[in-house]
Amino acid sequence: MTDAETLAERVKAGDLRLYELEAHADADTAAAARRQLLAEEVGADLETVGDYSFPTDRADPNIENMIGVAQIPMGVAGPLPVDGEAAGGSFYLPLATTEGALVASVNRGADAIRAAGGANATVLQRGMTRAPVFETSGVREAAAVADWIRASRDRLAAAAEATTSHGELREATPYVVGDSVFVRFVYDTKDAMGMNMATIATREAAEVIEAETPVSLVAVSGNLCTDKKPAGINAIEGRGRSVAADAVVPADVIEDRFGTSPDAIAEVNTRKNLIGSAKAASLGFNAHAANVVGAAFLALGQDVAQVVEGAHAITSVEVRDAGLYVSVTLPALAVGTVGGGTGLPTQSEALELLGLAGGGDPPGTNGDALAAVLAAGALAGELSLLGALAGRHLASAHAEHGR
Ligand SMILES: CC(C)(COP(=O)([O-])OP(=O)([O-])OC[C@H]1O[C@@H](n2cnc3c(N)ncnc32)[C@H](O)[C@@H]1OP(=O)([O-])[O-])[C@@H](O)C(=O)NCCC(=O)NCCSC(=O)C[C@@](C)(O)CC(=O)[O-]
Ligand SMILES: NC(=O)C1=CN([C@@H]2O[C@H](COP(=O)(O)OP(=O)(O)OC[C@H]3O[C@@H](n4cnc5c(N)ncnc54)[C@H](OP(=O)(O)O)[C@@H]3O)[C@@H](O)[C@H]2O)C=CC1
Repeated sequence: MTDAETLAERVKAGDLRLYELEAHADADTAAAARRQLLAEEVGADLETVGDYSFPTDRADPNIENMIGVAQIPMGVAGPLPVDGEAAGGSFYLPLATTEGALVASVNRGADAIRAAGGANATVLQRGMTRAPVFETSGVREAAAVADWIRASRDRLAAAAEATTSHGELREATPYVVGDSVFVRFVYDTKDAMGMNMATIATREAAEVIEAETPVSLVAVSGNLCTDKKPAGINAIEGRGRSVAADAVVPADVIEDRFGTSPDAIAEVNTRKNLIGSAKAASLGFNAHAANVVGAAFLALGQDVAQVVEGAHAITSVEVRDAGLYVSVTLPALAVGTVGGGTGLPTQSEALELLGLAGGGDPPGTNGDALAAVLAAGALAGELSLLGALAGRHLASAHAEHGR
């Protein structure tokens, strides 16, 4: 084993690549060597980046060229009472963010939801997607291959499911565009977000398609999945978990907590979230679902790039006799309680805070519960921001809390 200084020297001399250091030293020394090298080369002080509390090799599956950690402040909003098949109870929602006023806002929304007797939350469907693209000789061959795929679902499922003890193929839907055939594979990935699982399973199914038909695979991901890009197909068909939450908040609670009326909030929702979003051709008809999804994803070890599809949410509001009805529906929330970043130390502690670390019994139930809690959190965020806009205190709130 080599010390950090020697490793840094060997990289400088061109004897080792920056990413090869773990083969010559433990993970801690390798990270220290990279910091030393960077400090010398660019003069950056990385002392805080290198000051963290968990064994460096815990992050092995999650990062390459590790130099340390990015620390993001984490707060909690709650307790947030949630009632649903997947999640029942009162939750403190961990949120990691650098946006002042965000946690206060979700906390205020949770407070109003508590006063209203809680939120309902329900998981509408589970289905992580991967859509390879194949090349054919032309439209007639493409149409014939699409027919073959429709007729061969069981063979494709057998190939795909041979790669996983948890994943189950739900659908394999072909789409033809000119001489390209896309197949949107949809899997129940249980408690895993499932993108690695779905990709590995799809590669096997794609090999069957290539072996049995004249097509050739161009790419295992053909963007009809659609992962980490804004896409109507996710907003309409769903991806990961499709989940919805709602609550009816009495008028006196609206007035007390937000200093405004149900009518004023309903008008903001119509003109902002519906008309404004339509005019902007937005895929998100909500105020800031991405704020809660993003901050919760960071805290809980989710893949933050999937905040893109997590933001495809619709918020609806209606004034009823009992008070203000508010709902938020997130069609494409990619969440998991195993795999990915969920096993990292702070992330698994944050999942423990929700009582949702690891696999559920039966598998899939923890992932569903996480989706339900996040939907209720998004509801709290929507309610509070709509209240701030209707009560005209958004700017003053951020002047006070956010800078
Ligand atoms: C900031 C507040 C909450 C003040 O809210 P307030 O009503 O002025 O203050 P308050 O002192 O009366 O507190 C009310 C409640 O807020 C919570 N609260 C209050 N302070 C704290 C705190 N320090 N820490 C934790 N919780 C706090 C707490 O629940 C408290 O109840 P209490 O417990 O006192 O009975 C409110 O003005 C607010 O929510 N404003 C909206 C801010 C917001 O939602 N920002 C989101 C980010 S904006 C953005 O990123 C997206 C955007 C806006 O661009 C999207 C778009 O286009 O719309
Ligand atoms: N490959 C890609 O194209 C992409 C990858 N990613 C990354 O993929 C990672 C997430 O992939 P993901 O597949 O979720 O995670 P992992 O690759 O970490 O795999 C999780 C594995 O956990 C096992 N497992 C154990 N218990 C359970 C349970 N209760 N429910 C479900 N699975 C269980 C499964 O094994 P088994 O299958 O053997 O049953 C599953 O495959 C993230 O790091 C993300 O950033 C993101 C986007 C694209």
